[in-house]
Amino acid sequence: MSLIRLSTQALAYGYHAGEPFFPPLELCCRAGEITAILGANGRGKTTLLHTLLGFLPPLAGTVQRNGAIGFVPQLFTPPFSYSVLDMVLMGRAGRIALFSLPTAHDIAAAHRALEMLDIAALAERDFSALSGGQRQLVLIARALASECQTLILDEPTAALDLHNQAQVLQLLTQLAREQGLCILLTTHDPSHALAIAQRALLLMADKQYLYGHRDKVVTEENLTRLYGIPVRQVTLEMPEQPPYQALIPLFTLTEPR
Ligand SMILES: Nc1ncnc2c1ncn2[C@@H]1O[C@H](COP(=O)(O)OP(=O)(O)OP(=O)(O)O)[C@@H](O)[C@H]1O
Repeated sequence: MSLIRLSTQALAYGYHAGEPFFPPLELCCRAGEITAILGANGRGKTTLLHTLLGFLPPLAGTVQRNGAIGFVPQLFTPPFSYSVLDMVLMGRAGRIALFSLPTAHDIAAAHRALEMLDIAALAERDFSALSGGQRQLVLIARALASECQTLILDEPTAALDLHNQAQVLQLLTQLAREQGLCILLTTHDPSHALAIAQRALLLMADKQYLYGHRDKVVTEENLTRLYGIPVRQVTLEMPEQPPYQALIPLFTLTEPR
């Protein structure tokens, strides 16, 4: 059994004491494993990530962290203007001594992270002048530059085009498989959870949650309950590739009058 990087014991979280979002939550995330967190808007996914990261105190219970954690937040615009390279170097902050400049090793790590995301050409650009998708890739590079053992990402593919979504999903799979990273991500795309995660957490209505192996949890029935619209699973056969499992929402639109 591989190393436990992040776990919770009877965790209650939320903003107001006495009103936890969910009943005591027991999570166990191991090295080399990807966990996907799904739930409707406002159900508490970001709040959970902030509690796991230690930004918010638990209302009850505990979070055990083992090793350095890198975090990719939802998109934000920094108050000052920074180059992309400087933004990525911020991921090294924990490794640079106070009042010291980044070393050649830090700068090389930042460039490596930019190359992993295929955005080396953006290094000298102003971060605030980038598109939303480009900024999202830079924030992922910043987390990777920290050389963390656990990576927590809040909707990492939300602003990305299809090519970059595939690239980021592929990269996360490689980081888990080849470097043993423990990865947790939130997503609104259940197909992404099926494609890359081993475990899934569904934050349901009525303060219930479902947690376990993705094949048991990310099902048509559970997603239909979760989102309140019918969701169907289809298997797509592709030449020389393993079959691809997609989860399709069935939107029924009423005719305009
Ligand atoms: N600082 C805060 N103080 C009090 N309540 C908050 C605060 N931040 C968020 N909330 C509330 O907590 C609930 C959960 O918010 P959260 O951002 O965790 O949801 P989410 O599942 O990540 O949503 P989304 O999918 O829309 O990103 C929401 O009702 C939100 O209004």
